[in-house]
Amino acid sequence: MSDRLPHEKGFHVSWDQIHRDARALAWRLDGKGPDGGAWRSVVAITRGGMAPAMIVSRELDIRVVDTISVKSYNHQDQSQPRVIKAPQAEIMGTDGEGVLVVDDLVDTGKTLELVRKLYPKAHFATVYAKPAGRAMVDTYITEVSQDTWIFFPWDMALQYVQPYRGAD
Ligand SMILES: O=P(O)(O)OC[C@H]1O[C@H](OP(=O)(O)OP(=O)(O)O)[C@H](O)[C@@H]1O
Ligand SMILES: Nc1nc2[nH]cnc2c(=O)[nH]1
Ligand SMILES: [Mg+2]
Repeated sequence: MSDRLPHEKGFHVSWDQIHRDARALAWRLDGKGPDGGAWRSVVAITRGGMAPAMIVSRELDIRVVDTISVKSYNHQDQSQPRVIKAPQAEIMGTDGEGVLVVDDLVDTGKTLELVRKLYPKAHFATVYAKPAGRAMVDTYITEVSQDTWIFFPWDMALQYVQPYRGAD
């Protein structure tokens, strides 16, 4: 079970919004690679990092893209994160230098902490950040409060809603 604050608020992100925010992230990272140059590759933390990583790699014209799979949440319940699929060793090098690691969000920071330990010189970027994990991320776009749960478009569907003054 989760030992974190309950999530009192919901922040619902549409496809349009995540596209705009991931583009903003790409623009912020442009030319910020090693020695003020280009990034060597993008690594998405699956699964949530895949859509943002695709948008970032498209904007920055980076063709070398890999994934690292870290599992820690089952719905809103958190457990110890563990790596269940590593990226290619030759992409990461010894310490991840020049690699842009992208995730959708940082919450407690435990996922990024684990990946940072493995690749200390990589650059860590997320679209959204909560205060508890902010120190683990190098670049992010939007901050939300710790008691907010972020709902992504890939976890949602359009549904009929009863009118406020419904006919009984
Ligand atoms: O900062 P933390 O508290 O570690 O949480 C952040 C991580 O949690 C979510 O992934 P999740 O483990 O739910 O897997 P998913 O990306 O496959 O949905 C999210 O996509 C981040 O990767
Ligand atoms: N979708 C989603 N996954 C998370 N994993 C950790 N925090 C969150 C969150 O706020 N939203
Ligand atoms: Mg994730």
